[in-house]
Amino acid sequence: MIHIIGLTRKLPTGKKVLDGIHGHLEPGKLYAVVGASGSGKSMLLRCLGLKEPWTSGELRIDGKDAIAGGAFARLRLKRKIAYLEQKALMYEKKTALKNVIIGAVGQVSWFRRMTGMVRSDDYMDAMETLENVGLIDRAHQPAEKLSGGERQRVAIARAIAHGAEVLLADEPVTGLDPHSQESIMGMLKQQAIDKNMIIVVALHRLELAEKFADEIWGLHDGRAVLTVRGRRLTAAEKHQIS
Ligand SMILES: Nc1ncnc2c1ncn2[C@@H]1O[C@H](COP(=O)(O)OP(=O)(O)OP(=O)(O)O)[C@@H](O)[C@H]1O
Repeated sequence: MIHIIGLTRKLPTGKKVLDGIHGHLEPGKLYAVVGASGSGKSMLLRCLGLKEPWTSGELRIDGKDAIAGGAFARLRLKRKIAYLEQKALMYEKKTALKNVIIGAVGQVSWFRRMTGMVRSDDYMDAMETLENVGLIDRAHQPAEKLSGGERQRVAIARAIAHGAEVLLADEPVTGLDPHSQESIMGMLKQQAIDKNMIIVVALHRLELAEKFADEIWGLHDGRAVLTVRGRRLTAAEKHQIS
C-alpha cells in the first residue's frame, strides 16, 4: 500500500506544479490520472517514480517514508517501480524477448544490462510474460520492427518480468489506434489483478479511464480535485478538470 501525503512540487521559478496531493494506492488496482494539458499528470507520475524531487510531502510505502530514506533506500525502491515513457525506449536491434530479458535502465543492474547475462529461468519467465501481454508470436522480432502498440507491450512485459510492484505509465496509449488503446488498457487492468501490482496511468482520453480504471484521479492546476471509483464522471466533474 502506498500513501501519498501532501505531495508538493515547486519549480525553481516558484511555480507550484503539484500542490498538496493526498491519496493512497492499493495493489491489484489500476488508477487513471486525468486532467487538462499542463494540469500535472506527468509530474505526478514522475514524482511517484522518484524521478523528480519532492518539495514537500511524504511517500509512505508499506508504512515507511521513502523520501526520508537515504540514497540506497531510494535506489532499491526505484527497482520496484517501473516508469513507462510514452515512447518506449529499447534496444532496437535486439528481439522483443531479449529486451524483456535484459530489462530497462534503472530497473536492472548495469552489469546485467551490459553483459546481457541470462539466468536459467529468465528465458522462460520472459516468454511467459510476453504471452501474458499477448505478444508471444512477436518474441523473436527485433524491436525496430514492432508497432507502437507492440513496443508498449514489450515495455510492460519488461517491467513485469523484472518484478516491478508499481507500474507508472505516462500516456501509454497515445498515438495508437482505438482498438490497440482498449486492448492495452484491458491488458494492464488484468496484469494489475494477476500480479497484484499498483498500476497508475496518465490518460488524455477520459473514456478509457472511465472504462478501465478502478479509480480516477482528476487534476486541475496541480491540485487533485476529484477521486472517482469505477464509474463515469458527471458533467460537473468533467467541468472540474477541464
Ligand atoms: N522541467 C520543467 N520546467 C518548467 N516547467 C515545467 C517542467 N516540467 C513541467 N513543467 C510545468 O509543469 C506543469 C505540469 O506539467 P505536466 O507535464 O505534468 O502536465 P501534464 O498534465 O502531463 O500535461 P500534458 O497532458 O500536456 O502532458 C505545466 O505547467 C508544465 O509547463
